[in-house]
Amino acid sequence: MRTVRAPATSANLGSGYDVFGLALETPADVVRVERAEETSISVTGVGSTYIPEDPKSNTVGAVAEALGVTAHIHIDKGVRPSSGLGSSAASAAGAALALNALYDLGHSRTELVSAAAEGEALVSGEAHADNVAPSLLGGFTVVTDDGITQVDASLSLVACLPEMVVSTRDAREVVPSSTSRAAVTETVGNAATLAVGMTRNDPDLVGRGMDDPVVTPARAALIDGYDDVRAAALDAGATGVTVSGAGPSLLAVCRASDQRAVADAMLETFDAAGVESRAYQTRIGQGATLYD
Ligand SMILES: Nc1ncnc2c1ncn2[C@@H]1O[C@H](COP(=O)(O)OP(=O)(O)O)[C@@H](O)[C@H]1O
Ligand SMILES: N[C@@H](CCOP(=O)(O)O)C(=O)O
Repeated sequence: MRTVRAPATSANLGSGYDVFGLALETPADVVRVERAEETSISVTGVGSTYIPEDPKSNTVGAVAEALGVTAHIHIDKGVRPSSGLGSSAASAAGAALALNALYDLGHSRTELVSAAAEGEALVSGEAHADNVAPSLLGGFTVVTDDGITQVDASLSLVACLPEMVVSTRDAREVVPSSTSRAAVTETVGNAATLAVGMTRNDPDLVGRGMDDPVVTPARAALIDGYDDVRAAALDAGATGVTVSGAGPSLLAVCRASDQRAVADAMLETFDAAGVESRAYQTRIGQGATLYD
């Protein structure tokens, strides 16, 4: 038996659609695997009633198949599904690392990213790896067709999750399929600024680089109260705020001294819009941990 704690993640960070991602210290899924002749799945924890236990529909089933192994896989969900916090990816990353250890497959964490991304293909239609990469590797990650670059960045964050559901598959449908030259220039400039900021652990540079004129406005329209919550977080000291992944969570970058005020401002503003929410006061964290 092997057990892995796999963290939630926040993908895109505004300017890095399907490319940027970071691991959160909290929350996380815990995935336990045991050898079995056929793959079976059980799920407990946050939102577990909405998660299929059929291996053909659960991200961990796709991961086991991609790795060519069978197992009983138990998932204890800490990351609510359809949250924009890489819930489906946390289970997939955890299963990949746990199965690799259980069967002594000898893959590196980087090699496991593509197997874990098969879980994302199952639920969102595309094997985007911008959640599974940071869940496996930790820190800030840049995923391209040519490989993965990882930075052990350190920043304070608030991830605010409203009581609403946005499916990643649906939110991918609203992303514009073409854009202007000016928008490309702006996005490239912001993405480069953000990446430099990550190498310097600089919340101002990272925050400045989180704006994007194309993907985020289309997704923000799916989140009740988005503009007001973002404005309140910025007023309270956040250096940047954007949609986390495909939403509905919002991710704010801030200084540690402002974290509490930013979290309170986001919660109060969602509340004023009639939306219940919870805020994780967290940091960029490490990748999945193998316990036994
Ligand atoms: N192990 C899993 N954990 C979470 N969601 C899963 C899992 N396996 C399948 N799903 C399905 O994936 C969808 C949630 O994934 P997604 O829309 O990408 O949201 P998130 O941003 O939380 O990852 C839900 O329909 C859920 O039932
Ligand atoms: N790049 C993906 C990220 C989806 O993240 P999730 O946490 O919402 O699953 C996208 O933007 O579609």
